[in-house]
Amino acid sequence: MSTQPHDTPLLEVEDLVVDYRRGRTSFRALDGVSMTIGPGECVGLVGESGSGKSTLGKAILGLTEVASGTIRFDGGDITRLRGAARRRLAADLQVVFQDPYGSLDPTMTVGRILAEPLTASGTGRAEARATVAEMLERVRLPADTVSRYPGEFSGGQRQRIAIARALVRRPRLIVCDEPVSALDLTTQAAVIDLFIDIQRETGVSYLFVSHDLGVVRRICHRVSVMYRGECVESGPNETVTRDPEHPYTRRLLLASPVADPRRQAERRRSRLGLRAAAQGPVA
Ligand SMILES: Nc1ncnc2c1ncn2[C@@H]1O[C@H](COP(=O)(O)OP(=O)(O)OP(=O)(O)O)[C@@H](O)[C@H]1O
Repeated sequence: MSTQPHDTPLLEVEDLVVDYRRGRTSFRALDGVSMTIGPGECVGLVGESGSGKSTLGKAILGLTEVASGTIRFDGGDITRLRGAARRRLAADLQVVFQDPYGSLDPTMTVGRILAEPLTASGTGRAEARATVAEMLERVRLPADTVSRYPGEFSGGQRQRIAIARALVRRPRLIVCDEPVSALDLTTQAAVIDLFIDIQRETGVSYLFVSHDLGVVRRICHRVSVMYRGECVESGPNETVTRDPEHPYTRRLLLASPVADPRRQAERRRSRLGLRAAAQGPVA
């Protein structure tokens, strides 16, 4: 984890509410969520499945409707930005999804996949080619990757391609929605290192969505914990991932895998303590 830069927020989410329609009723997926991300900062969003992490990411990207609350990017209100204005924002705001298989068109060469966001926004072919080469180098893939197809690459390599695609327009914020969950542990570690290096080299900010507190501990400066549509705890990485206040965060921490046997033993003792406390005093 690198040291945390800080400044005025690049992204500010205030009291955000998102409702989904379910038949005749409506379901509140986000219930008054607030958070900020500074320039060059990585903020982790953790929580169990269904807690609302992806919904927050989608709301920021304009992919889901917001019932109330505000999302500001660089001081401007983007909560309900649509059409051309939203497309212009794509230069600054990008996304990397979980699935490196589904998110790349298998019929296009990697070169075309990476060049498309540039040419579609008016960049000339020569400049697009140079930027694509630069980004492939940035994600540590060989130059001849441009002429190959996504199907020729492993999951980790495909995720590197997806990251390069997110980078070509030199965004200021990337929403990373479970970007390493589909990868095996060794590949996860390499891709997390890559995210850290890219942030150091470019100063880009990340909203890093993950259900895994261990992953978030490695890369994020600050962490917000979601539970049933609410943000129940947020603070510096060290505090939230090692000494959390909220009981739900403590449960999440005990459920995340650890490699260090000493910490594993500590966890076991802590779990037994929690269980004993839950069972009440022994008569
Ligand atoms: N399009 C939708 N229509 C109706 N309900 C939805 C929709 N998308 C998500 N939900 C519901 O909203 C809640 C939050 O979902 P969300 O995907 O944001 O959670 P999550 O924390 O990202 O979970 P996961 O880690 O499984 O992706 C869940 O109860 C989910 O079932």
